[in-house]
Amino acid sequence: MSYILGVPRYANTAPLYHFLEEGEGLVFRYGVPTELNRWLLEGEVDLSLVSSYFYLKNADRLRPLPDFSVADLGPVYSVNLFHRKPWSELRHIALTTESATSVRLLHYLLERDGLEVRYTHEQGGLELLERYDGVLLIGDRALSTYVGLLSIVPESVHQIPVQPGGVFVSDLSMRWFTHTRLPFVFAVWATRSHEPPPAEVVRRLRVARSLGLGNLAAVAGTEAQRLNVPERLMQHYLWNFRYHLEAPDRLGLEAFASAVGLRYPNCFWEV
Ligand SMILES: C=C(O[C@@H]1C=C(C(=O)O)C=C[C@H]1O)C(=O)O
Repeated sequence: MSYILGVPRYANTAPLYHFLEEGEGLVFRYGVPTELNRWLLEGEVDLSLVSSYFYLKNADRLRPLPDFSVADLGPVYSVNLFHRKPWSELRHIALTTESATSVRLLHYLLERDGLEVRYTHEQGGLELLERYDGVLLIGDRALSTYVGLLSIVPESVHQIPVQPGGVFVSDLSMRWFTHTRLPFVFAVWATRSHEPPPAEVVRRLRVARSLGLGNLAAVAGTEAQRLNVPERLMQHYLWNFRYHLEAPDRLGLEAFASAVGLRYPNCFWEV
């Protein structure tokens, strides 16, 4: 019987999967985070990336690997609210259907600022700004949309315009950082809590991650071509991530649990 790994189709997880091969008992099932979340609970996949918020909400049924995350400290560049009105004037926002974590993070950040906002789940891109004050996008689509607004790729991140193409880009992870000074964990890897991950599968995942991070230029080259974004920008995007769920990331995850009123279990597989 094969062991089924839930695999997202985002550039930000490519360093983890680029060098991972199917076979020898391992098969991949591809999906966006909201699909992977559901499949893991329903038993359609055995070990998967899950949105951190989904994990926290289902912590009695899921248990994460101790050292895998999609996290960052400060800007992430691909979890963006695009808006034309200033942040304080936002009233109606269109939400991506792909994400659990960033949707909850956005609610939290707006509530914290005392804003009452209506939300509608709707697929699309910047064209939604004709009908909404803001549109929340994540992953490849958020990154491509952001890059599409830049007329040049600046030499320094400090030269990125605040309002490229007349559109505000609010990076939710940066907002979280400004407020907490902590990393933000978007995703972890988990299994159902009564089904420990096979050590050999975890070993293969770790080897693949070492190869991916050790050969980041190659991974970035492939992803840059796939998404048609400049290679230099893709490299910066990828090396900015924190993939090991280290102590600061766990503090960030704990702070997020507390911010959204959930218990932080602090319980990981020993593998
Ligand atoms: C940072 C990102 O991380 C992703 C965001 C997720 C979420 O918001 O639920 C889930 C998985 C991550 O791969 C992104 O896609 O931009």
